[in-house]
Amino acid sequence: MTTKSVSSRRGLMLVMSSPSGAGKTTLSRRLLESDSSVVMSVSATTREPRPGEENGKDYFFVTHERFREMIDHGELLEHAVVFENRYGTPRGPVMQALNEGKDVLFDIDWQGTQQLAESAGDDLVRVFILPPSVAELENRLRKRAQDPENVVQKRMAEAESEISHWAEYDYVLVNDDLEDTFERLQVIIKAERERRRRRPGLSEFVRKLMDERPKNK
Ligand SMILES: Nc1ncnc2c1ncn2[C@@H]1O[C@H](COP(=O)(O)OP(=O)(O)OP(=O)(O)O)[C@@H](O)[C@H]1O
Ligand SMILES: Nc1nc2c(ncn2[C@@H]2O[C@H](COP(=O)(O)O)[C@@H](O)[C@H]2O)c(=O)[nH]1
Repeated sequence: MTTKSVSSRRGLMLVMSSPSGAGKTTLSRRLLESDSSVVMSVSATTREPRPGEENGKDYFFVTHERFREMIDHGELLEHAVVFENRYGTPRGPVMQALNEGKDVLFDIDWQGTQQLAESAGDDLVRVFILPPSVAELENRLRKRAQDPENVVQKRMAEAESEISHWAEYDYVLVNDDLEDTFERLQVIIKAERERRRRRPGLSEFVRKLMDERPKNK
């Protein structure tokens, strides 16, 4: 048995949810830059692109007709209406990445997380990001300066409803200092990768260890 096979493992499906503006996108970008085992699930959405957002990188920006078609053809792992727009996770790229042993990161809301939980089972790790305060959440949404005032207000109005789902998650991080939050996120991922159930090579490794025992003693 090689060291490689003992360390082989199933990929994680790492979900991050939060009220809008708490910092999921920022943390996701940091993680993708620092960890080549992690790939992002790029969602499809009917919302308009923000300045600087790229089709295929930040989202697949699609029409309502195309979104409907994706649902009808079973192309989405989950989908939901969030802030009056439709969002969904394309199935194909997620399955391919997991088959390649990658960890897949999802920036999705509580509705999508509940749907993934029904199908993903043990592969799912759910992290909820909280802002240090409501005032700071609003401050971040405004400082991001990418949404018009009515959109910021709509997102603030929905914050309480999103936060009310915090206890459905495995981990909850208060994103006050970004560096500190990012470090704690990395610790979670490291520990989750070591879980016994995600390491199919362990049983055989242990069997071989036992066979190495000196016999007749
Ligand atoms: N710990 C932090 N301290 C200060 N500012 C932060 C922190 N984390 C994120 N921000 C800033 O807050 C703003 C919102 O962050 P981000 O876009 O990552 O939120 P989000 O949760 O992805 O929001 P959405 O759900 O709307 O996509 C950004 O301008 C980001 O730079
Ligand atoms: N259920 C899903 N929720 C998603 C998906 N992609 C993004 N989202 C969530 O929507 C809101 C708003 O996102 P924004 O980019 O418009 O700010 C946010 O909470 C995301 O987590 C998805 O595929 N499924």
